[in-house]
Amino acid sequence: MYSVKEIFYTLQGEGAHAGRPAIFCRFTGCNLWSGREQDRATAVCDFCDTDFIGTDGQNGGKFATAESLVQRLRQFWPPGASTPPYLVCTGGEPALQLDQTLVDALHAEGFIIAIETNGSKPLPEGIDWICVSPKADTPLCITQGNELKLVYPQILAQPERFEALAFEHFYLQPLDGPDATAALTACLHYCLQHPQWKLSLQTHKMIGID
Ligand SMILES: C[S@@+](CC[C@H](N)C(=O)[O-])C[C@H]1O[C@@H](n2cnc3c(N)ncnc32)[C@H](O)[C@@H]1O
Ligand SMILES: Nc1nc2[nH]cc(C(=O)O)c2c(=O)[nH]1
Ligand code: SF4
Ligand SMILES: [Mg+2]
Repeated sequence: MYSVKEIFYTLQGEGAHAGRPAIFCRFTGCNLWSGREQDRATAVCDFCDTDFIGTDGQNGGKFATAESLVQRLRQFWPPGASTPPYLVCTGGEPALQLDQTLVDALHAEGFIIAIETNGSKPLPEGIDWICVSPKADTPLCITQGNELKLVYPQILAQPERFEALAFEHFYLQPLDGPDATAALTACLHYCLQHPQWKLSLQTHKMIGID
């Protein structure tokens, strides 16, 4: 059984694939925050910009089998497209639900699979694009991948802790919230002084799409 908060077709807003058309599958639940506002202040991850509780979002639901979820996801890709469907698994924390059975069923239908993960849980084999976004002092289980996208600033997660890990791209993404302008300035200065790091903007928020 897979619990999905919402499914939507949009552009990847963040990171190295910003601008790329993608189906988003937002899985329910996270291991670093309950998702309830009254728990935010005491959560390991206290700045989340996402509602991932339940299955009541757009096209959300419970899917009894991997095949049933894959067939639903397939419907969001334009019919007859010459490009294979590009899926971003997110959440919540998708590593809590994305298992080998689902990865294999997606690949059997020709999907390219990306994941947005906090990196604290193991992943099934064969995911095509791994984006790890570390949170506070949570130990990383996933220490290699395609992009490491650190929300910045985080007092308990300094960039220096991650700079030697085996990722192709290192991004700082400004912490959205009441101090978003200061966070952007801090990211800019850090990148300019440490050019291993690039700036990731949440472009979907700028243009008002999901
Ligand atoms: C909602 S999370 C879901 C995936 C996974 N749990 C994770 O944290 O990577 C999706 C992306 O949004 C980022 N994010 C969450 N809240 C944010 C905020 N307030 N400002 C900037 N990025 C944020 C996360 O770091 C992650 O890269
Ligand atoms: N357009 C768009 N791009 C995104 N990239 C990562 C997102 C996420 O919530 O995981 C996200 C999202 O919610 N929307
Ligand atoms: S780990 Fe990801 S989904 Fe969980 S609370 Fe943090 S940003 Fe939100
Ligand atoms: Mg988002």
